[in-house]
Amino acid sequence: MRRDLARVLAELWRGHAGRLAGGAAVAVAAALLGLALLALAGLGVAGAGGQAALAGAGLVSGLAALALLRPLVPLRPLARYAERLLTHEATFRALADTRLWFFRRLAERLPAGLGLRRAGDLLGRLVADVEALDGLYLRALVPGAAALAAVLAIALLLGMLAPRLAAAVALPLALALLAPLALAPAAARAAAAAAASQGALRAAVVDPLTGLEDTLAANAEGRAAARLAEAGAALAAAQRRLAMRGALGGALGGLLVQAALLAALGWGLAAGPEGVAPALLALFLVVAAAETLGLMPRAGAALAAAAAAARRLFQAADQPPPVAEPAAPAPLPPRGHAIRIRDLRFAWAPDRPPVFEGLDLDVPEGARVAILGPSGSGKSTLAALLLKLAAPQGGRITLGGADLATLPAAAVRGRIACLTQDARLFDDTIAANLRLAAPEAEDAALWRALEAARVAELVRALPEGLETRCGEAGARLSGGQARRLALARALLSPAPVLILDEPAAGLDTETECEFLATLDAATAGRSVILIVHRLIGVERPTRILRLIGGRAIPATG
Ligand SMILES: Nc1ncnc2c1ncn2[C@@H]1O[C@H](COP(=O)(O)OP(=O)(O)OP(=O)(O)O)[C@@H](O)[C@H]1O
Repeated sequence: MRRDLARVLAELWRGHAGRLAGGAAVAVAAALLGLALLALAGLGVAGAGGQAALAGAGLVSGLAALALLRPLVPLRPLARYAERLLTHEATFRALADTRLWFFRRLAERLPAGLGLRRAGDLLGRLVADVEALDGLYLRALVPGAAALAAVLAIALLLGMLAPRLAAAVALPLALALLAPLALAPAAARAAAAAAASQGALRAAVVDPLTGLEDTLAANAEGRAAARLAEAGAALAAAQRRLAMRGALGGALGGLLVQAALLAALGWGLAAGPEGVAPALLALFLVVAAAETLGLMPRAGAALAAAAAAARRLFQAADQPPPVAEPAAPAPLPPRGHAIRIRDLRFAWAPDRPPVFEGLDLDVPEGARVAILGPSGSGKSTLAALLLKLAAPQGGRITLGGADLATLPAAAVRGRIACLTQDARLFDDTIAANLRLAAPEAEDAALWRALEAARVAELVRALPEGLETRCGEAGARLSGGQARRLALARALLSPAPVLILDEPAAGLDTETECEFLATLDAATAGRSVILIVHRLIGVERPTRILRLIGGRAIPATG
């Protein structure tokens, strides 16, 4: 638990150390100000009967205390205001950076499957787990620092008056400060179960809703609801356990503060008339500290929850990326995009059968190579390897003469564009979806790509044209329309190598025929790897290869 939390502070929030420390310092100042206010009030009340005892300890009393109290009164709310502002600002900035860090780590690790691909669970990690980290600072470190300062100040102040009174009061207060922290590790298991249940709950919601049509068509909503209820019950049970731990910490903390009050009272009674003033002061101080210490039980639960969240984040973020970036990346050759594959060996996992066993393949510059093969023969896997979404276990792939393994993935993807088999449209405008491939492209270039993909006419007929929103995963378009827009996006990319994985999937025969017949114009000057189940006779490939048994065999179509 401690290691994960230390890592959050040292690794993720290092850049915010100044702001975080500043916020905590203001919180400490606000707590001490609160203490000073009640101490002065206590001294004022005690002054009448205990001038001598207070003066002996060098403390002001009576009217002098009340006079000092007045200017401090408006300072206290100001300090609390500044504390809220600074600590929350520091937290929001730290969390925003943490979200970005996690998103980047996921983006590097997801392509070949993280074993955590349930969208709901990942969403939970990105949103809820990152959010739970705020408890580490806002609900544990900040109140912890303020409470520690308050307890130390009480011990010092009372120590000047009566050391035994100081010990009798400060000891239970110190225990009230430490008890929730000591209980935190025990709460960690409940917190981990709550965080995992939250992930399962999100997955149980997002999965059936993402495929709502299939869920409804199969009359499966009842089963989905039952799974949701199950996940909800598990979450409620875990949260109940966590709340019980928090309540236990709260009760214990309350008990210890009461013990400090009783100790002050008892000492005052035992000390006789001389003890009244110090005991009154001690009572006021304990009441002041109770406000700060009252936040500590939440601190224990917040620490446990933050530790559980941090563990889930690191668990996902620490997975090795499927393709490691080269330690010393080679520069991409200024020109040339011929692809050469030699003796390629690849399996998705050690326990999975190999997809390629000694694959040799050449895609010279400007060539159009058609790759055929039965379902599962590795056509899409080849595209993944060329895009560096997966790394071969043996053999070599070169691009323009440079070994792909030595090139940064971003450089490779700048030279090889791909229309994947399940290309996705995002919930944005048509223009924005197209510009994903070429952010600087002018509208005229978008229209050219739309023409080439045989979808320009359709977009022109839409009332909002290029500004029409596509809906999540292109939900506002038909399957064929979405496919053609994805195709236009691939064609818009300036990359000199184009991989088109089943480009005509979902198109009617006429449109398929039209598009494939115009491949020459649409892909002029580029190399094209055309992945298809079958050729329809209009593609005019320069070479046809069939993937069989992990190798590429020349074929005739
Ligand atoms: N991300 C992945 N993780 C694990 N195994 C995978 C992954 N992608 C593909 N596979 C496996 O690799 C093998 C080749 O799959 P691939 O998708 O490359 O075939 P394909 O020729 O494109 O098939 P299809 O024509 O049906 O699209 C299959 O056995 C498949 O189960």
